[in-house]
Amino acid sequence: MTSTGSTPSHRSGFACFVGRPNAGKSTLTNALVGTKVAITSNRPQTTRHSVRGIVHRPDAQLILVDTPGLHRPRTLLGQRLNDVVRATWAEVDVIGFCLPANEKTGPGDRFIARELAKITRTPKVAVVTKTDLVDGEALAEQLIAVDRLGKENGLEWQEIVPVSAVSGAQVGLLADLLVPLMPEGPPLYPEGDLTDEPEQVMIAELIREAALEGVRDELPHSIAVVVEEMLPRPDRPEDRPLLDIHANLYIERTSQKGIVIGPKGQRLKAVGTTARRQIEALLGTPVFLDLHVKVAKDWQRDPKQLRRLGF
Ligand SMILES: Nc1nc2c(ncn2[C@@H]2O[C@H](COP(=O)(O)OP(=O)(O)OP(=O)(O)O)[C@@H](O)[C@H]2O)c(=O)[nH]1
Repeated sequence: MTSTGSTPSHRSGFACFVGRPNAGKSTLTNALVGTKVAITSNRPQTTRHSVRGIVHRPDAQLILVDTPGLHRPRTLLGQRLNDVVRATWAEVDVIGFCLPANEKTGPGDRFIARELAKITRTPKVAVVTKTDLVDGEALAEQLIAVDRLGKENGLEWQEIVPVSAVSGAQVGLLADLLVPLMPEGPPLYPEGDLTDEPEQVMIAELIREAALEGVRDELPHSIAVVVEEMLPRPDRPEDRPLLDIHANLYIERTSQKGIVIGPKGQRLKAVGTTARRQIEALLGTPVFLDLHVKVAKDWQRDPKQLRRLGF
């Protein structure tokens, strides 16, 4: 479809953000969309599923695909995640490479840059994130370093854009720069849709985020959550509904149970409360959350278990 004369054209397409763990991809997705859809946390690699945020504008619809971080695969799960990332890169209309303004570019960035350089057809935009954490001089240095990172790894940046998802600085400008890279076409999603991620997956992610939040480095990637059942509680008055959610929290080893559950079950209780509040905010309805901890031995290495857990 091409626009003719003075008829303004509409564009729609897909963008994804890549970058090291903690680079600020999820937070940026949320800032662009304007509500909490992707799961953020100050722990690396919390984003497992491709959560999409949708930016609705009069002139465009930008569909943001939030991928897991690319990393050196050590387990089957690691390999699967990397496959998901590469498949996403080849499909989208633009890739935003997020680089925190407050961290020097390093081997992790060069690894991603070299992988990105292999995806020749998709335009790449460098997004220097978290600019609120540095002064002007440090930011200027980082912009030069990012320019160099591209040149040294055979990557041509379409743009280099500094943003702060926290202060909101330049987030609108980033959207303005991404839109012209989308193909012309009608909106792909109904207005008002923020994400097409199934509710159950988002709920599982909220529970996993809460479960990871308290524990130190004991369990970084050893927790998976599956929502088994979501049912409105029967016999409730219409003005006081309650949604029963049953979810299983899987760990790899019996020895991890104590960490997740905590003394006298206090940790699990706190995790449940935190997750329940977030789920209630997401769904807009009171929730009763029933959480069970189960051992799925070495689930990261077992293809059958991985499939059951949704990977
Ligand atoms: N000050 C500041 N902090 C930010 C900004 N963007 C993200 N952060 C913080 O940086 C941390 C990581 O942000 P995320 O958005 O979860 O990073 P991510 O790249 O999605 O991380 P993974 O899911 O691990 O790949 C969080 O603690 C955020 O609050 C920003 O613009 N300014």
